[in-house]
Amino acid sequence: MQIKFTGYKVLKWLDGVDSRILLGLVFCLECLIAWADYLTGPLMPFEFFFLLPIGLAAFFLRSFWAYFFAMLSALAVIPVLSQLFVTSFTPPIVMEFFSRMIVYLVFAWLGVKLRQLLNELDRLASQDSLTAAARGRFFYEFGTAELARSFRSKSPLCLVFIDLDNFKEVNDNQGHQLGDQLLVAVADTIKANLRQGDIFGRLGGDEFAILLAQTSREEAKTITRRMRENLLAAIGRFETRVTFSIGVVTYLADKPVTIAELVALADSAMYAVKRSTKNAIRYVVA
Ligand SMILES: Nc1nc2c(ncn2[C@@H]2O[C@H](COP(=O)(O)OP(=O)(O)OP(=O)(O)O)[C@@H](O)[C@H]2O)c(=O)[nH]1
Repeated sequence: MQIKFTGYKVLKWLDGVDSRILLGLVFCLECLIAWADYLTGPLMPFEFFFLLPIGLAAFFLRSFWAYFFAMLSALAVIPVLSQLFVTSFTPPIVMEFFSRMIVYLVFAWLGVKLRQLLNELDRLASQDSLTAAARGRFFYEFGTAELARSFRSKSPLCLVFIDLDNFKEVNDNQGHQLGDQLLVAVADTIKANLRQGDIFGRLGGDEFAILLAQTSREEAKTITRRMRENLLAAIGRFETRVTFSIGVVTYLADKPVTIAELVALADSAMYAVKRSTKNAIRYVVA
């Protein structure tokens, strides 16, 4: 368990390293292995070491680089084996080059596929199966990273908390399945209103949260008003009494806060609406 956790942390850490720096490091590693291979001569087997830069490229760089390093690793065999022959293009060297090339390319392809599979598993684990919004824990995780970015760059952000009004009636009167369809329509409408960098999560049965990245209070007002209108229009066909109570907190990036504190503030703003009229938006500042 401990090993798995550490491995996951290393993976996440490497994912966060700038891809140009990582590319440079992988290239240096490749050169180092090729150089050591050349110096130690053809009798010292080095082929397994080349799997390291190929694997790193497949996992943490674009797939192009995995195939690039696979080719480079195969080419590295030529100067090493040339030490045994008068010319570089003798049949044994050409054969060795092609067989290594095939093995390395297959390894690169497997690495790329494995990474895609892990990304897909990550996506499935982080998403709510009904609405495809981020699950609560992941919303907090993604939100924490965005909050840190906001504090560093001193750019404000807003957190929106949306709770459906009278949703229980839909389940009770029209059935759970229709309730599900309504939740999907709500989530799809929210997603259609998101911009690059915004984070959308489902925090409870009929509770959704949106982190509007790099957004001022005034911008949040425009976005949430439009979103509420779109939401009401989207659920019109269900003929229910469902409306939306919405709380919005603006973080001015002037002091450190946690995502849980912002959610709590937006939640209580939403509850203030819920206790009074429902179907409205309340704005507060953190
Ligand atoms: N169809 C469906 N219903 C769900 C799901 N998750 C939670 N619910 C229901 O959502 C309802 C939420 O209850 P409340 O928020 O207390 O009910 P409400 O009628 O919206 O009440 P107010 O928020 O006070 O207006 C409950 O009936 C839950 O059973 C789900 O995934 N699908």
